Amino acid sequence: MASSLGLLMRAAPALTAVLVLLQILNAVGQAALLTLLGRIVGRLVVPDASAASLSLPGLVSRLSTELGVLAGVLVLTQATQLLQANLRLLLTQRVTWYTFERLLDVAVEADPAEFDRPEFHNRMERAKGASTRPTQISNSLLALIGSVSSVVSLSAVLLAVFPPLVPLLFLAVIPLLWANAASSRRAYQLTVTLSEHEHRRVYLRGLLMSRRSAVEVQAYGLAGYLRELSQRLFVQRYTALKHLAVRALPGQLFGALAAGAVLTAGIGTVAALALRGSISPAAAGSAVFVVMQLGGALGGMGLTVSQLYDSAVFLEDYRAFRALLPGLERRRSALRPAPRDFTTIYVDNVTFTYPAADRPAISEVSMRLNRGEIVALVGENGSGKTTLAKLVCNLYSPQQGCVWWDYCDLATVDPEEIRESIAVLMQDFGRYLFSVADNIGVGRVNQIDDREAIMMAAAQARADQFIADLPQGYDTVLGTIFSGSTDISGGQWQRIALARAFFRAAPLVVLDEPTASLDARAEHELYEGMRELFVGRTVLLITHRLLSVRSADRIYVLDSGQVVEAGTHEHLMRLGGRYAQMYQLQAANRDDVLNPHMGAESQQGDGPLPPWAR
Ligand SMILES: Nc1ncnc2c1ncn2[C@@H]1O[C@H](COP(=O)(O)OP(=O)(O)OP(=O)(O)O)[C@@H](O)[C@H]1O
Repeated sequence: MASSLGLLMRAAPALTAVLVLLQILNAVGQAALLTLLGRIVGRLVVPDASAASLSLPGLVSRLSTELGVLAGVLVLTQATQLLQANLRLLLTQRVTWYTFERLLDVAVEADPAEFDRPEFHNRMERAKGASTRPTQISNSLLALIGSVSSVVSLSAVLLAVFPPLVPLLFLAVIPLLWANAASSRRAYQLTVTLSEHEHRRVYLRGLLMSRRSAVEVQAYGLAGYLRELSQRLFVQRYTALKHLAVRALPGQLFGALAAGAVLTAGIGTVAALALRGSISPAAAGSAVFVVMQLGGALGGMGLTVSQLYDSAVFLEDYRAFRALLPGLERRRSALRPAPRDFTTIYVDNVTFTYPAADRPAISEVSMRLNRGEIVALVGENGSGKTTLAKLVCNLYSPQQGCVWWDYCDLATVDPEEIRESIAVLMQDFGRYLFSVADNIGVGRVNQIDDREAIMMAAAQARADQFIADLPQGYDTVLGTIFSGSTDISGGQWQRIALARAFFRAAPLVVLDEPTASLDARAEHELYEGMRELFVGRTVLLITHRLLSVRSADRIYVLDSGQVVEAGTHEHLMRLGGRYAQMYQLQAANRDDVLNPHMGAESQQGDGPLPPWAR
């Protein structure tokens, strides 16, 4: 309750205070209503001989004071309820907005490596996925405050009518509340246990329902398989919840029986006392009515407490996620301003292990990049090229060794500042569903409106021609989700991403497989023109196309996270090691492509050529 109220107070203090006040007012109004009705009934049950001679308006005027106050209280309670309904909508929006912003505070400050930590990732997914939680928290908390206020004000009314019933009633609901609290605690435990399981289910739902995976799911006929996996998770969850409900049932039944028995006994006592003439029939009627209302309010308390328990998982994730922020901010405030440029970048004996891995992805690697050079990283899949590039960009921090920009150790500077001086084109580059111009402009957001520079970057990436053919040119919104948008091919997306890297105009450019989706001509043009295109900048190039890196100033060959060879193409070829083997393999493949007669001969040997090949 305290953390829920704290959250609401921080998100919208004035609105929360007004709503709490309205809840209390409403509860007091209802108690006043019951008291007034009791009074009116009291007046009615007292025999009055003179009443027979009065007209209807005359009779009503006798009750004018009570009726006037009754009308006032009715209007007041109705008005507070209406006002509450509207203000509640605003409050839930404010709380949702506030929690979302606070989660973003952490998400944008967190190191990219944090996203590789399953615990961080799961927590964030749960926290952000719970978009309905803030609504549930504010509604159940306000309902709880309403129930508590009703219990207090109705108890006060009952105390005035028939005091002994008050403690009896509280006694009656204790078993019910206890049973509810116990089952809510178990439900909370279950939600914690099932959270990873839920995450998996959401992931499967995404696979089945997202555009990105639709083609492959259809092509491989995966829908049935994925649905079965998802159903299995549903069944597991359903079974766990069923067990929980069955386990909770005896306690809840016992609680309800005890409450019912005590209530009946209380009402019976009141009736007996009324029959004996110890209390007036009007007081007895009021007492019975208040008892019923009080029973409902106490039951409502139990229910809202369960709902709050339900939200506790979200609050716990939210709190734990937020708790990361001071550490991140402290770390950043202790850092020095980053250099804007460099003469040499030196990777000094660096080792890095991913949070979820048990062995290093990069192990004791040293590397040098001078200003204006093109340096290539080559090696087999998984040899550590991308990881090393991310360390150079300060996207990850090494556990051992340093990355120096001249005399500045990157561990001591603000990572956000250093990234200002780096342009990256990663393998999984961003495809923003924005306009073409904005897709390039996000490369340097503070210049996103500089259309001339954007067009120049597009021309450098050879993207200008196909952009000119798009329906609205640079203003065409990309993708298929938003109305009026147009999708482009994989290679065209890659050219846009390349244009973004040009637009950033940073001294260090990291290109991770920049031509993976480009056609042969575009690839050739990029590699041939690279030195000219990136003149004065340093390019760290990751590629499997060894024929394209011959002109690099230095080539580092990685294997299992270690640099096994380094030097110019000529040096590495003379060495006759791994690079030379890989290069010769690729060169031989290219010769096969350039001299296809070899393939034709072998086909002829196997039998006659099909008609289309003759
Ligand atoms: N987020 C991660 N968590 C744990 N291990 C990872 C993660 N990303 C990569 N790895 C592991 O680190 C090693 C190096 O991966 P990296 O992506 O740097 O290789 P690469 O040389 O760029 O591969 P490729 O040529 O396939 O792109 C691999 O063994 C990989 O399995």
